Amino acid sequence: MPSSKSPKDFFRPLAVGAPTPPTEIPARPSRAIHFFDPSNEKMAAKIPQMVGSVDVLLGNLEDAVKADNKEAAREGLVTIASETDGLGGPDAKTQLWTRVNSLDSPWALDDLTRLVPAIGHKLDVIMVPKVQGAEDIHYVDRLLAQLEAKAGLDRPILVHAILETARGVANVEEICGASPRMQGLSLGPADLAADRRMKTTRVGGGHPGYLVRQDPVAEQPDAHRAIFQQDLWHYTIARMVDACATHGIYPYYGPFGDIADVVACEDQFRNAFLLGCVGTWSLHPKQIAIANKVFSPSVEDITHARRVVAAMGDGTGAVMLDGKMEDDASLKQCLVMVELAEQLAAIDPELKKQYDAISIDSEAN
Ligand SMILES: CC(=O)SCCNC(=O)CCNC(=O)[C@H](O)C(C)(C)COP(=O)(O)OP(=O)(O)OC[C@H]1O[C@@H](n2cnc3c(N)ncnc32)[C@H](O)[C@@H]1OP(=O)(O)O
Ligand SMILES: O=CC(=O)O
Ligand SMILES: [Mg+2]
Repeated sequence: MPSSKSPKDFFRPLAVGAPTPPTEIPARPSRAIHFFDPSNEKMAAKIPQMVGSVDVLLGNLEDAVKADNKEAAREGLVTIASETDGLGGPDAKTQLWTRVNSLDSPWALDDLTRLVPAIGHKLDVIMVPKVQGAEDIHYVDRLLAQLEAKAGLDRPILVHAILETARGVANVEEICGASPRMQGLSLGPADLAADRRMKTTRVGGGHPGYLVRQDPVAEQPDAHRAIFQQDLWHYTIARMVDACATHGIYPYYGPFGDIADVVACEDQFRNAFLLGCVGTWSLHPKQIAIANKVFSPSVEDITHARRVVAAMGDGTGAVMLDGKMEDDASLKQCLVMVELAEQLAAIDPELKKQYDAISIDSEAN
């Protein structure tokens, strides 16, 4: 929270007539944020049939949309949002998000002033790219409040920032705390790599040159030395997760550009899931299933988590389960998993069936 504002002011609308800012960000399932270009007719035609099978559909207006198509993308999104049932709004199974153009571009102002009055009642989250610091969020916050007031909206649109500049990473905590509207952060590995002058040419994922090599074996200088590829994004994702958890908002991995490499994509998504991210971007329809699988706890994990919960009784003390010590702290980890499973089961009947079929033996040993 910016120090110049009192806590009370922080939750006051920034424009007369604007909806009251949220005091809590709802934990709506958002395992896959599926990107589409609303100016691409083939992609746009697929959107209505994707509703219900993906947690978030995001109309992308920024990078990957040709400069000549920026207006068509914006108008295409208005049409899709207006004409597609079950997409966007507080009770929809599939949320509607957009990624607007960067704030210094010729399109960002028109993106916001066109979309909020036209489809603001359906838009759940606006993703803002290339956020550098709290000042970018303050600008969007005030403008959204003015536009919401003018449009008579009764629900504030949430804001999501992409972490894709070195300055943005340096300011990550203040970005997360810049507005009660902040919903979360995504990693933007492609722009971030360029901004940091990293020597990569990929959109997310690892690099075979970023490795640790086993020490040489004594007296055998020519013996094989194993190499272990390292995760280029570990540091940034970990910072992002801590900043989001501190502010009660949600961290996401971003794009994985090697669409054909579904194995490495799943690995990258899983690393992010294990570190605390709640979801990821999907750039191609085949990445949705990967994201849904990875960001839903496995039946094995939920079985174990429920056994720990049952064995821990009132939640205090220590017990032995399968030869391992469990106590208040491992119980809390298990409750994170169990709560997530409950949220996902509420919107995913197939997962619900799997989780409901778990039967547990509550005996500690
Ligand atoms: C660094 C960043 O900023 S990342 C975020 C910005 N980038 C994006 O949003 C990229 C979004 N995705 C895409 O543009 C495309 O998926 C591409 C360019 C990667 C690949 O597109 P294609 O070569 O057409 O892929 P492919 O031939 O496998 O597509 C199969 C079908 O799925 C459709 N399709 C592809 N991607 C999508 C999508 N994201 N959403 C919906 N439908 C899609 C295609 O139109 C095609 O339809 P058809 O069967 O009717 O012809
Ligand atoms: O916008 C995403 C990125 O990786 O850049
Ligand atoms: Mg980017």
